[in-house]
Amino acid sequence: MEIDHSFTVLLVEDSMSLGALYTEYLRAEGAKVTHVNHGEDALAEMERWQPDLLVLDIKLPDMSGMDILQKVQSNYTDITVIMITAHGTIDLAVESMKSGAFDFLVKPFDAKRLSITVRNALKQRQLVNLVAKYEQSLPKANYKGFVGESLSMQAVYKTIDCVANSKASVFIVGESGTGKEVCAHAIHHAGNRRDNAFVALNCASIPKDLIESEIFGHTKGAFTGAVANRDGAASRADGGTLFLDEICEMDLELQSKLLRFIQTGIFQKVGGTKEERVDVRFVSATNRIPWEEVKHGRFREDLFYRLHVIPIELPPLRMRGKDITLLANKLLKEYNNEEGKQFKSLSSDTKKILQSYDWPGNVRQLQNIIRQVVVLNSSDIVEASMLPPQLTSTLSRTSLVQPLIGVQSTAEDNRGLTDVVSCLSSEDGKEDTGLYQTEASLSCSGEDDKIIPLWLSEKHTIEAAIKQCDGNVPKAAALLDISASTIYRKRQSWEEQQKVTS
Ligand SMILES: Nc1ncnc2c1ncn2[C@@H]1O[C@H](COP(=O)(O)OP(=O)(O)OP(=O)(O)O)[C@@H](O)[C@H]1O
Repeated sequence: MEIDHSFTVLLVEDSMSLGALYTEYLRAEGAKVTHVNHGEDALAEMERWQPDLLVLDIKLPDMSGMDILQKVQSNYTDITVIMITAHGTIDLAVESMKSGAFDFLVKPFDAKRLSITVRNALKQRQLVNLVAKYEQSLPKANYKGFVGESLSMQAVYKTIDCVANSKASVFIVGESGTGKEVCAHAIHHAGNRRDNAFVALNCASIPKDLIESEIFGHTKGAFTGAVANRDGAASRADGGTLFLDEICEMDLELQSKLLRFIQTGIFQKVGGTKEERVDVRFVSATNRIPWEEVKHGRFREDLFYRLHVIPIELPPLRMRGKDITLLANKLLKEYNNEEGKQFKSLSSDTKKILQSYDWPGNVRQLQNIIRQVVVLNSSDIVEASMLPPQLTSTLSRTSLVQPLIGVQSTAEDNRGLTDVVSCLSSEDGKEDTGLYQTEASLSCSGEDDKIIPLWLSEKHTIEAAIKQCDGNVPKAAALLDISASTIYRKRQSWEEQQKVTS
């Protein structure tokens, strides 16, 4: 391997004569050398620039070389350190190597000895850089909360890396459960705003009349219940990131106020008169097709263009190939530990089924299924027979079967939902576990021979679940393994369907 002959050295040696001698040796090797004779001076130099090599005497007039080594190890990990020691301090030099120094030179040493050590250090640096470069070019299987090495996910990671330090607004689209929130977090944590707040606001789950105050805050007495001044998400996200999840669910009137805020960075609290200015980076997400929402007048076009500067599309899980088994294995390990089970792997049949299923609920649905398998079974291999019927039946591949149990469900919830699905069937004719609603159960109301439209049967299922959850839509959504906004959207389309059919 060719040694790079233009390298920089910071030499810390208190003896002026030895310093001059070593400088000469190092220059002969092609180094650009800066010589200082105090520890404080060395630290000041490194605040301004970082040398490739630090050649450091262990004994200095103002501090120990070991203290400097420690600082370099925690603050300047790219600098390679060579210690200089006298005979009496060899033990200390050995200790320094344990603390991360590359090598040590025992005084007195000649030009040849220094040359060998410096060349070795440079070779090692080159190798480390080469490995880092190679690693960067490899597909990443884990990236800031994401698991997945498919090409489509690599493209997502690359975009996140590129946009992280910019202030440009990012618009994330993708089906429910594809990881839009993970993506928003990744953008924040990969960028230079990471030390400030990441504030997430779900525009679908906050009641319409509260959302303005949630974003902008309110003053005392602004409305009934506003007992004190309160900062909103905009103030809390100052210097950081404001994540507007389910942005297409936002009320049109509020959309125009948001537009003004995005354009100027200025807003007023609800009930307030004072203008406040903040520096916020916007990341928005939706599982709708935003342009369709614009076309139908539900999402302001001007707001769309403000927010949709850098689009990121999260691919559905079914399009991510081997990522499905990668994720399933990772989840199996995690839930295994949490539940104290002994599962070690997935059988090859299980892998095939997981790979070929549609995953309408994407990663969230995969999480639920693996959790169920782990909770309900005890073995070392996940066999295909342990998978819920929706994955193994042909009918289910058309997504007619909706899981009715979610990870967050409690025993209480399950009892209620079992009532909803009181006539369950299973493919093999054995008694059903009561956890899933199959297509057959949709005709439980004594209409066995009557085929009803799919949207209507779906409506019945969703409405029954909401009823069982005492009208709590987010809770019903969690148990149905869909997002609350999906329910709101479906309600809108049922109204339209009913208008058409009445
Ligand atoms: N690639 C991934 N690797 C690991 N975990 C993931 C991945 N994608 C999503 N998840 C996990 O799946 C769950 C759902 O992800 P997330 O909430 O980000 O999805 P979403 O697209 O925002 O869903 P929704 O539209 O319903 O709000 C979370 O627990 C998240 O941690």
